[in-house]
Order: sequence, then C-alpha cells, then structure tokens
Amino acid sequence: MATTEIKKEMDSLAKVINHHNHLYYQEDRSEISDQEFDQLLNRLIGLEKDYPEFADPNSPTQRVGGTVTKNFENVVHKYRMLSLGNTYSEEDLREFDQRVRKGLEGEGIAEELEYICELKFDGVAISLTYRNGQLALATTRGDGTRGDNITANAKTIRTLPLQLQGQLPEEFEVRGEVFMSHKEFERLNATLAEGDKYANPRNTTSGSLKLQDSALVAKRKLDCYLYAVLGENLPFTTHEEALETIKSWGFNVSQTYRKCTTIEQVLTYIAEWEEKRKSLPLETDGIVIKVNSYKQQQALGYTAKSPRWAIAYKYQAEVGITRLSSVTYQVGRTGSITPVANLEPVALAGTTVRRASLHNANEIERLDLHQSDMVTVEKGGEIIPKITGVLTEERQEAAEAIQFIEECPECKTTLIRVEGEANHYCPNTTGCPPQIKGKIEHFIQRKAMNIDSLGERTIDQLFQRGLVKNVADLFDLTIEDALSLEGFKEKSAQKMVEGIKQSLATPFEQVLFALGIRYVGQTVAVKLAEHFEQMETLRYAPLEELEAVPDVGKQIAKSVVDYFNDEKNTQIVERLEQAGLKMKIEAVDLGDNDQLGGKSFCLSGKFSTKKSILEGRIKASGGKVMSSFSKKLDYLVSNSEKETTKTKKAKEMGIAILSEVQLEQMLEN
Ligand SMILES: NC(=O)c1ccc[n+]([C@@H]2O[C@H](COP(=O)([O-])OP(=O)(O)OC[C@H]3O[C@@H](n4cnc5c(N)ncnc54)[C@H](O)[C@@H]3O)[C@@H](O)[C@H]2O)c1
Ligand SMILES: [Zn+2]
Repeated sequence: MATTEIKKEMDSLAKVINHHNHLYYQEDRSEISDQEFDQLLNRLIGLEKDYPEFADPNSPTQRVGGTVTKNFENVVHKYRMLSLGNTYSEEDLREFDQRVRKGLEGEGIAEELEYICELKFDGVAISLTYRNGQLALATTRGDGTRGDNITANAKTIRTLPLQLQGQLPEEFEVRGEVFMSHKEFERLNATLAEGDKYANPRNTTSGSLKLQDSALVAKRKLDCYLYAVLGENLPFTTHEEALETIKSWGFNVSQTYRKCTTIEQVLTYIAEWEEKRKSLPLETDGIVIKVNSYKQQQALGYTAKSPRWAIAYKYQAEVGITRLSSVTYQVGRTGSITPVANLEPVALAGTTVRRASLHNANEIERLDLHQSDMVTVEKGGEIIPKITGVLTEERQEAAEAIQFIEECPECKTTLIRVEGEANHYCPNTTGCPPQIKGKIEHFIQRKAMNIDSLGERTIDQLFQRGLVKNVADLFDLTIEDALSLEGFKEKSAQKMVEGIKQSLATPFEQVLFALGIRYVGQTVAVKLAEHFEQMETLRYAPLEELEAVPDVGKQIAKSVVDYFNDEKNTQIVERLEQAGLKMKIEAVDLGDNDQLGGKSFCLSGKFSTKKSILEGRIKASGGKVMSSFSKKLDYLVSNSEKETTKTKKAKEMGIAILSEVQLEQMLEN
C-alpha cells in the first residue's frame, strides 16, 4: 500500500472509531458489536505501531473513550481513571505474561509473580471518594482525567455504604462498576413501549446514571461491585489484600476472583468462567487479569491509556446459525422504517432468539440478504441480536434477494428516501397510525410535556375512538371524553384532564422538543430556543440562519424548515398556542438579584473558570446567556487578545466585548 493510502486509512479509522465512541459513551447506543469495535481499534493500533510517523497524538488509541457531560459538575480525578488493554486471544495473553515478566526482571522483582483474575463486569466505571468514613464524592470516568460528579445518583445504589465503620484511612478512593442485573433490566424494559426499550443493561446503567433526577435513578435499582482502592498510605501491599479489606469495610466485592501464579492457571480460570458466567445475575464480557503486588504494578507503570500491569480478556460474542423466515417492517414515530428479520428460533447466550434488527436498507444490501437465507446471528451483550453474515453456499437456487418495501406497511403511502440518508420514511406524518400514536407518546413523555396522567394504553384508546388525532387534540379533551374510555371513573378522568392542564407550565424549549420535529432532540431544542427565543421567529427562520445555530447542521436545519412548511404542522402549533402552551422562552427570573438587569452574554473561547460555572453565575445574577450571536446580544465575553471571527463580528455589529476579568467585576458589583 502506498504510504498516502495508509495515512488515509488511519485517518478514516480514527474518524469511524470516534463516531462509535461518541454513540457508545454519549448516546448509550452502538451500531456495531464490541468485537467489531475492538477490531477497528486494534487495526489502528497496529498501523500506528508500523507507521509511527503518521500517528496522531490525539488518536483514539491514546485516549480513554468517554467524555464529561454538561449536565453535571465536572471534577478532575485525583488519580486518572484509565481503560484496559484488551484481547480475544490466548496468544496475546501469553505475550502479556511474557512482557510482564520481562518488565519485572529488569527491576529485579520478577520472582513470585502473582495474578488476580476477576470477572469483567459490563457496566459503567465509577470512582467513590470517602472522607472520614463518609461517601464524599462519586464520579464517572469521563475522559479519564475529568468525570461527572454523580454523587446524588450514586447514593441511590443500595449496596453502596454511605458511612463506613472501623479503622480507615482518612481519605481514599474505591473504584468499581455500576451495573444493572438481568432481572432488573427485564423488569424495567417490560414497563417501556416497544420503541423505547433499552438495548442492553450496560446502556441502561449508563443512561440511568446520567439522569438529572435522583429519585428516578433510585427506581432503577442499580448495583455496584468494587474492585480497586487508591490513596496514600493504604494499609495493604497487594490487590488481593485490598479486595479483602474493602470487603471488611462494607463494600460489595464479587467473590469470583482467584489468585493465579502461572498463565496456565489464568487460562483455566478463563475456561471455567466461559459458561459459568452466564448464570451470574449480571452481564460480564470477559475477565481482567491484574498483577497482584502493588510494588510490581508500580514498576510496570502505565501507557497513555491503560496500566501495563493488567489486561482484559474478552469472550467471543456468541454466534448462532439459523434460517431467515421473513423480513417485516416497523414504523417509528417520525415515520422511519426499520426492517426486522424474523428468524427460526435459535438458542443463543441463554435465550431463544427469534428476531434481529436489520437497521436499514443498506444493511440488507450489505448482507446481500435473500429469502430463506441461512444467517449467522450474534449477541454480544446486546439484547437485540444482529445478523452478522449470510452462508451464501447454503442459499436455495430460486431464492430472491430481499427487496425493501415501497409502501408503508401501516398506511400504504409510498415511502421516500432522502439523498444521503440510510432510512426510508413514510411521509404521511399526520395520517399514519403508528406515527400519530408515536408522536403523542413522545409529546407526553417526561422530558417533553411530562403528562404522566396519560399512558400508552390510554393513548391507544383515545386514538381508536377518534378522540385524539394529534397532540393538539389532547388539550380539547373533556372529563366526559375521559369517562367514555374503558376503566375510567370520575376521579381518574378528572386526574387525566388535570394532568394535561398542568403541562401548560412546560418551558418553551421542552415544548419545542415535544413537537417531535425530526432530528430535534433535547439539546438541539435548547439551542434553537436560546437562539430564536420564540416560536414565531423560529417558524419563519431561513435555512441559513438555522444552520448558523451551534449544534444545528444542514440536516437538522432542513428538517425544521420542512416541518414548518407543512401546513398541518403549523395548524397544530397554532392550536397549541391557543391552548396556552409556552411559545417563547421565559423572561429571566430576576428574583432578588438583578445585577445584570437582563442583559445578554455570549461566552467565547477559553476561561480560567469553567464556562458552565460562569454561565450559571450570569443567570443567577439576572443575566441571560446566549450561545450564539443575534442582534439582541449585549456582550461578547472573550479573553482572546487577537482578533477572532467572533470578536470581529461583535465589533461590526456594535456589540460590547468584555474580558473575563471585566465580567467578574460586573458579577461582583
Ligand atoms: N460497540 C461500540 O460501538 C463500542 C464503542 C466504544 C467502545 N466499545 C466497547 O467499550 C470498551 C472500551 O471501553 P473501555 O475503554 O471502557 O475499556 P473496557 O471497558 O474494555 O475496560 C475498562 C473498564 O473495564 C471495567 N471493568 C469491569 N470489570 C472490571 C474489573 N474487575 N477490574 C477493572 N476494571 C473492570 C472498568 O469500568 C474499566 O473502566 C470495549 O470493550 C469496546 O468494545 C464499544
Ligand atoms: Zn405510513
């Protein structure tokens, strides 16, 4: 391969890996299996080794994959939270063993090498700081250097001691894995609508820890195993002692670990747990092998991303072979069509698999799927299995290629596919039953209008009886209407109507999200609300202005324009306005601190204090924060000494520019 091509491949691998990292850590979902992901990463690691001249210092091979969020306070870790090197092969493990022994020989401490083997729990890493026996701080791993402060959420984990007894170091950190048991995962999923179900316990755990409302987290019944301690002057010298000691302090330590002195013993442990792990109450995806002695750990040290004294061995995802019976199609809330493969039942990872997701038409094409094909199905921690391949040699001669449907299976409208997009859509947004019901379900959900007096079944009834055909109809519902539904009595009917009425207090950005405009998620809704301030302006906003809003790309901008170009939508919006929903952002609550007199600020560039904190203080002092320019902006805050595009624009528009120090002065006055 020419070197330019290698460089190209490395760049494109990094891009793809970053994309999957983003999905995995920020959005709690994945498009490929962990094994496929690890293959990509390993390919990049290999290329960087062979072509160090092309290695990018910011490569995903050099960084822990996650990030911090904006929703929690960010905390710098006292001790970095790292990832683990991983492998799927015995050969690599033997190499690891050799490396460790060699590394220690140099230090003269190779004798009496011991490993502790543990199961690799598939959840979310957490770090807990205890001071004077009390849980003081809980953080996520984040980017390894900084994590989210999720103390309130961690406190809902019942097996996590809040107060410790006994002889303890004054301050120390314990680290472990927060997880959701299979049982709890199934219980939770059973309460969710088909389209809202979580894919696997890990994603659910991650999503739960990110919830803003700890009361909701508490309902999720998370659990936690601890497997590491950090601190100064700790009363132990080996990992094994650490595990035993923290157990005696009251921490939940899984008793599945084992001390091994040879790599053969490690391999036996791996073989033993391959089947046994499936009877554990939680998901595991491999085992972790750690050097036992702290002194030896220290001598071996760390790479940029992981300790040299530990490695994860991951079990191959389970693969089953079965026959495709048919492909059916589901219609989502926004009309997107998802093909589903119906399979002849096959036993896989302890469950019977009958269906697998096919994502979209590209996937069917990629697999070159034909009728009655024999297919390989994989289930790597995912609840929804994936078809990973087709046994073409077993294909029946007359079998035809699977053709993606042309009409909506629910309303028979001709499907459309937008240039450059993977999904097909049913364009009949206001007349297609699953879209109508899906939109209403989206509208009432907690993050949107938060109408908890309505449930999926009630919506179904309201729709069946023709009482509700769109979200605006909800606000015309009367107690008599409610009483006409099955199972409703005076009290429950009143409650239902009352609940709808209470939702009128929902802030504008949530109303905007509730409309269910394609691609307008919660974050984008907030950005749009901040920028346009009211529905009226947003509604007539030209494409270019929409695209200029941070986080709003071409696709989103176009989707917003399309939405408001459809008269059926604007009619609904108008009816919602008449019903009394909030159609503009709230005037800032000036409260008793009106220092900044409602003036608006836009922060740009780097600051000595975290931007979110500065923004919080501006709001608390009666100012407004804008994430981008508009004519209404009063101040641009920037520390930059050179002219930036923003400061230039501010000067042109006659907007005052403040330094951070000047902002501080305004805040303090
Ligand atoms: N499918 C995808 O698109 C996708 C995308 C990104 C990452 N991933 C997966 O995520 C993983 C990469 O994430 P990572 O960097 O967090 O590495 P990792 O999850 O493989 O290993 C590090 C983590 O293991 C956990 N762990 C569980 N049990 C442990 C134990 N007994 N001792 C120590 N640690 C233990 C800790 O949380 C630690 O942070 C890979 O397995 C990868 O396949 C998948
Ligand atoms: Zn349809």
